[in-house]
Amino acid sequence: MPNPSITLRAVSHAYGDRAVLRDLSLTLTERRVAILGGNGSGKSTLARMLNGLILPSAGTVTVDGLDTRRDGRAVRQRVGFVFQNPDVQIVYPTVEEDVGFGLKARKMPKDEIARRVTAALDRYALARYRHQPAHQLSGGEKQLLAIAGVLVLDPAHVVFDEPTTLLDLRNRRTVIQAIRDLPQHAIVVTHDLDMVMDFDRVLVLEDGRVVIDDAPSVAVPAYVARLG
Ligand SMILES: Nc1ncnc2c1ncn2[C@@H]1O[C@H](COP(=O)(O)OP(=O)(O)OP(=O)(O)O)[C@@H](O)[C@H]1O
Repeated sequence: MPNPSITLRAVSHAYGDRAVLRDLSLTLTERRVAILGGNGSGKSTLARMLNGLILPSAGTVTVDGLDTRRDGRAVRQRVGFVFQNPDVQIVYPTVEEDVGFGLKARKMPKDEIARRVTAALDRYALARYRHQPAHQLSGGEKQLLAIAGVLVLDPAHVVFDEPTTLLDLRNRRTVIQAIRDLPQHAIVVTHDLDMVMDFDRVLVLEDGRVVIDDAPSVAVPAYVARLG
């Protein structure tokens, strides 16, 4: 299998007459890619395009050769998406059911589901909440649950939209470590500059354009300098 890659060709996007992404052409193959930028610069729109949640107004997005417009279902199986707000991701009453539902939908045998759910809950320190209502978890625990629910499906790519925003220091550290340890290709939208310092590539968006595309040691100081 070739290296995982997500390619944007001449991608633009507008909401009504508001242009939000402007003519982006990118090939994302590095293991850890960060997307930085000010509020409203287009980061979430770009992130949602990578798994076909949003289709571009113009241009194409392909994931390992699959077009998000033509092959949306296959793309969504390849690209996991962790939302900024875990409440939109947590849909089942108990922690166990929530992590297991995607596996169930794939008609995986029950014992295999139980094995994977146990491993995911252990990994994110959620095992003690297994039979508890998901809505009773704290904000940080919910974020970890949302991540567990995506990673248990073992996607080839994972897109994170501001994964540490709601977390306290300890959970932030857990999530950062979890992203570091992922075997998958990860693309992370964030305002957390410390987190991205060991990433392989940093893109900075400004008004829907990529204005910096470099290693973090170059890109982060350049971004800070741009902020004035
Ligand atoms: N569904 C929508 N309909 C209309 N406008 C939208 C929609 N979603 C986003 N926008 C607008 O598009 C612009 C880019 O939004 P986007 O969420 O991609 O930015 P962002 O860089 O992720 O911002 P933030 O850091 O604040 O989350 C913003 O001006 C936003 O108001």
